[in-house]
Amino acid sequence: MPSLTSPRLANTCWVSAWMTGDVRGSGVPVCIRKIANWRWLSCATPWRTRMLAKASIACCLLHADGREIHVRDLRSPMERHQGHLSGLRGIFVDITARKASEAALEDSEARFRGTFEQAAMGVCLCAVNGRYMRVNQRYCELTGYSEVELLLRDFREITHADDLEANERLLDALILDNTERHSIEKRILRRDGELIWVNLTISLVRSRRGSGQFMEVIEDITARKHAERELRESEARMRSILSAMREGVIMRDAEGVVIIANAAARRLYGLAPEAVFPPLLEPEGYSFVREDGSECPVPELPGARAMVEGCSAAAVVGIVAENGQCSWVMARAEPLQRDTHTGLFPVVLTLNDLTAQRRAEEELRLAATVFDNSVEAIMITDAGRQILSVNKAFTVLTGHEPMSVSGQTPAILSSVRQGLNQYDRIWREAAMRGVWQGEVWQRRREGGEFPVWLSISVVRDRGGAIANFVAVFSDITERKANEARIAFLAHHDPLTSLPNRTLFQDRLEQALARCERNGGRLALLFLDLDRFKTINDSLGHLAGDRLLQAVAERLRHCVRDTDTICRQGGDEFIIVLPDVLDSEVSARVAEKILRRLAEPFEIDGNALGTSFSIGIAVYPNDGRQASVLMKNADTAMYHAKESGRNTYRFFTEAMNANALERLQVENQLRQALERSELLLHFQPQVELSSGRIVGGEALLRWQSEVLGFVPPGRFIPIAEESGLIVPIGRWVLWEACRQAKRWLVEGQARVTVAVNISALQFRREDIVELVSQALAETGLPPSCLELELTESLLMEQAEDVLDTVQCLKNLGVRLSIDDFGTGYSSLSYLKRFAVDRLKIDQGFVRDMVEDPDDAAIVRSIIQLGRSLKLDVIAEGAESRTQVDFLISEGCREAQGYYFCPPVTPEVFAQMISSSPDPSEWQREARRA
Ligand SMILES: Nc1nc2c(ncn2[C@@H]2O[C@@H]3COP(=O)(O)O[C@H]4[C@@H](O)[C@H](n5cnc6c(=O)[nH]c(N)nc65)O[C@@H]4COP(=O)(O)O[C@H]3[C@H]2O)c(=O)[nH]1
Repeated sequence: MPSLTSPRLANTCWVSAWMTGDVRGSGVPVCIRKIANWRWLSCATPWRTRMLAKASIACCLLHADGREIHVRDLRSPMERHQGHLSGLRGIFVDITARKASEAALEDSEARFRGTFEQAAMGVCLCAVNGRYMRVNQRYCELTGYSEVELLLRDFREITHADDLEANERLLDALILDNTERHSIEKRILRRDGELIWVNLTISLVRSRRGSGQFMEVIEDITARKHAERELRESEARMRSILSAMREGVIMRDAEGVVIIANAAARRLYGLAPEAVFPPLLEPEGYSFVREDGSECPVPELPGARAMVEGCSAAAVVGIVAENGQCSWVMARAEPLQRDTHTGLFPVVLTLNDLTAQRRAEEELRLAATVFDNSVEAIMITDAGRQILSVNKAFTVLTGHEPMSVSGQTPAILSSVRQGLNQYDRIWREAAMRGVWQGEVWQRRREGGEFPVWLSISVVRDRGGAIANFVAVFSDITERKANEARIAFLAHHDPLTSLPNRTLFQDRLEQALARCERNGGRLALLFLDLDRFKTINDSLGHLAGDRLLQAVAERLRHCVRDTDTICRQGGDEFIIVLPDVLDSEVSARVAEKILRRLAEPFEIDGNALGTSFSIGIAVYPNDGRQASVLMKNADTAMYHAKESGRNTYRFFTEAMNANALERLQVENQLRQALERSELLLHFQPQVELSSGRIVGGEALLRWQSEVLGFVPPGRFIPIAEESGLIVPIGRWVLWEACRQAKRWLVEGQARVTVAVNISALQFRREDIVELVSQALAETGLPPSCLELELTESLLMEQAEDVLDTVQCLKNLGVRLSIDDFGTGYSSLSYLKRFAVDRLKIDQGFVRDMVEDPDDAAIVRSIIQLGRSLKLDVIAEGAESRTQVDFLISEGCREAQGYYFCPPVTPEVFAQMISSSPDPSEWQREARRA
């Protein structure tokens, strides 16, 4: 038994083999001897206790191989007898591995504690509910709280309210995503109230039992945050400065790419403030121009030069956008630090907007050009009206050279007509009102005055005081003359210079108003020149115009100055006689006019005799209004015409009835063709030597359903006036051709049918086409048709009349001149027309036996026909005496009541079948 004081083991029965270190785990018994070498290295339990009590002692053994082995000695005393210990029984349990891991844990714990405590960053462990469980020193320093204070709080209490939500989200993400760690930047409210920014990294820590904690590591980033904020603020400041700058600023990197372009630069490039600035050196859609307007290649631009050459560059450049808008800038480029990689220089480019300046320069240049080249005279004075400068037109208009007027006042231009005072008043008025415009008379240097249109404008300085006067004027002599002429023409007839309708109407209204007020009387005379058309047509329009002028002149001498004469148009004149006491006065004036105008007019060497028809209407008896009086005077004039011309008629109510009747005739005539109310009669034309019927004149008859038989003298003039003569004349031509053809077919003797062609029909219709169609469709030989044209129509002297007549002649028809002797035939024209026959007007035939003048005319016409080798026929032969006269004068043909009046086609047919025995058909005719 070993001594109890000595911790030596005398023998030990149970030593597990693995404890010996010889054969580990083999279960082979080991040598006892070796165990004797075991010694206690450490034992926490006092020896005696260990010896006497049943104990479990952890102790360390030194292994034979030198290793230390930790064992748990589970021993119990062995009692041999009556309470005497016989020994100790022990079991060693090897706990070396456990001890090692405990030591490692302790080390790790110590290391963690060391790290935890000495970490440069604030570290804490929090329970999942956010309560602090452990905090390190740095954490306390950063938060300003002691460890104890923190352990009583949770992290939310020191987190800035605005960051709490983000912090919570971070935690949720950590737990839900099972990710290792997350970071945010947040603000911590320190104990002393100061806010600090920290970068928080948070990670989940799970214990073996599964309960969770999280560890927060915070790093103070306040300084960085402040720096960042300052940077941001500084950038914002720079941006505001850039955008507030009126100059465009562009920064390009060493490759020419734009990295900064302020709003002004965008504007100069014609871009919206928010638009993307073209990044490249050669932006698409832009071109650049030099000051002289020539194109500037990009490499020559200051920015490009500074970028390549590394030196400052500047130039005036026009930036032309795609839409043609051009911004003129002074571009200055400054190179920055050379880029070692590209070898080029980043550049800061400032663009000074010169557009307005250039425009102002342009405008100044333009103004100077306008000033110099203006056709209007310009004079600029100072506030005291001393002339500073004048332009070329001023010199041309006034004769004053710039040098001679400089320092003078505009008074040098004041005219005698205007007077200095008035001139001075104009300038004072301009000064007062800021502007003056009007007509003034000015004096030329060498004398002589002329009217100008003067505009004076005042130019004020910034303080509102008058700085200059600008006077612009132009010579309006011509304009005034034109205006006067226009004003005259607006109210007068250009041909006769008599008042025109407008002025006349005005004067008539005034005169009527006066009569209305004073109870006076007024006469309105409507004058129409008889046969003016004939004169016009035969002698030409120029002669007609001269006649009208001469008539106007005579009329002026027939009335008083207070009377108004007006040319109504054509050959119509109206005269207002205000204040006529009775009808006699107007009758006397009318007679005087007729007398004076009856005297021949000397026009182009011709003595022209003419006459007037005058209608008179009197206020208030014949109407109180101008329009009524005019209408009634016109009606009266028609009656004067119908009464044989060269006379005057007062208006009567009966005339109105007549006018109404005319209207009725016209209305009925419009329907006459449709209703087949028209028919033709034929009047025989007789060969005087044999009594044989050689032709017949087709004469229109109208048997109206409503009006009964209407004589041609009544309806033909109305048909002419209304234009109805055109369709009616067409019908006559066809009907005459049809009838003549029928006679031929019936085997009657061949006669010529004469058809009257009205002047209107001749002008309006294609008469050649119409006649050839009528001949072609009826089958009448052209030689059987004679067209009677009036003398006045043929004497129009128009080439186209000649052409038409020639074409008709070419068709093979015969042509005769009706009413020959009433117009103004020209012999040379007669020859050119190559007509076949002249018809002596019945007006001459009627009185030729008694009136030597008419006899002379008839004789002349017969002789003329003989000389021109034209047939001559006398119309309106009513008596044997007349026929004998005609025969004695050598007239070969005649027509008239003496032989036969116009008869129906049937009677005419019988007559020609019995011709040449005149007595036979004369009887026939009488019977008919
Ligand atoms: N006092 C008198 N008169 C005689 C005598 N012999 C014939 N007359 C008339 O004299 C007129 C001759 O025709 P006009 O001079 O061409 O005058 C014609 C002609 O200008 C026109 N006229 C008649 N028919 C037509 C026609 O179909 N077309 C055109 N455009 N005018 C026509 O109407 C006018 C009048 O025709 P009418 O009344 O048929 O009158 C006819 C005829 O009846 C006579 O011995 N003494």
